[in-house]
Amino acid sequence: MNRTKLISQIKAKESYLCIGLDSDITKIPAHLLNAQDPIFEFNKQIIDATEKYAVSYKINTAFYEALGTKGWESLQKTIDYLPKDIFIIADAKRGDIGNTSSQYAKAFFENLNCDAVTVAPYMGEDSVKPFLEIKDKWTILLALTSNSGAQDFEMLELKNGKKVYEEVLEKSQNWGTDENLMYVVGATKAEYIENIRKIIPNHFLLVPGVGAQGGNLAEVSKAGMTKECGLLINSSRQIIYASKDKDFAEMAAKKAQEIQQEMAIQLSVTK
Ligand SMILES: O=c1ccn([C@@H]2O[C@H](COP(=O)(O)O)[C@@H](O)[C@H]2O)c(=O)[nH]1
Repeated sequence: MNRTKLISQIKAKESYLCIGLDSDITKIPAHLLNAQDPIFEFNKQIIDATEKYAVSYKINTAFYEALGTKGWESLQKTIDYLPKDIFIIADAKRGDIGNTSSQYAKAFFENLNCDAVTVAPYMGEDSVKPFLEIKDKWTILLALTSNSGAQDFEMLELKNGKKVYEEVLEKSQNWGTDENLMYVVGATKAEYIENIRKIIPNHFLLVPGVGAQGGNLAEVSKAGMTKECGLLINSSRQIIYASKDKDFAEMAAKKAQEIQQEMAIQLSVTK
């Protein structure tokens, strides 16, 4: 999906919600465990119940890779099941020497047909370029992550006075454009978003960490929203595990709707 289509979906649905399918076999409702593919069954019901409130789904591949070939099958089936007007993110956090990155790009863009994949920037330009070379697909670079370990490297100050994440943003924005490159910025780091917007005023940000990690939707939106929205805010556990019982899909929809309604207000303020 290209930038124009993504923006028009955001406008049409009054939502910049990205629902995370971090579907964990040990956390899904017990009655689904008898299904032929419990993870797919869970995802299918979550998608059916929530898709009108979301513009994007983020599939964290770790939860599928952990289950071996069966998990990869559930992942493929989930992607095939998602509606065509949904922006699909593979949260795989890849990146390697160029010829290996090319294989990752093929795996996620050509084979699985995702719109975007998350990539770690620390092996540099040649490790990121193979993802950017694929037309109409998006690379989402980790910039300032939501976890406490962001302090270990991302927040370190370089000799030129910049923080490592600022250098990542400044340098990497020339590797692609705001039509094929986004950045991950954690919702738990909302106080840095104003500064981030000075460096990258137009790029979309993928913001995880609202809900279970304590990030605040209004704070992130105020600091990061552009005229074209420029945000995809991810929430996983607080939506998909809103209930552990038979009403899990209904409760997930309720939570997603609540978030979408707050997003509609934030979008109307920025118009
Ligand atoms: O900085 C980052 C980068 C990625 N994530 C991922 O987003 C979701 C968040 O899940 P919640 O349940 O809403 O906390 C998960 O897949 C993480 O691996 C992140 O949290 N922070």
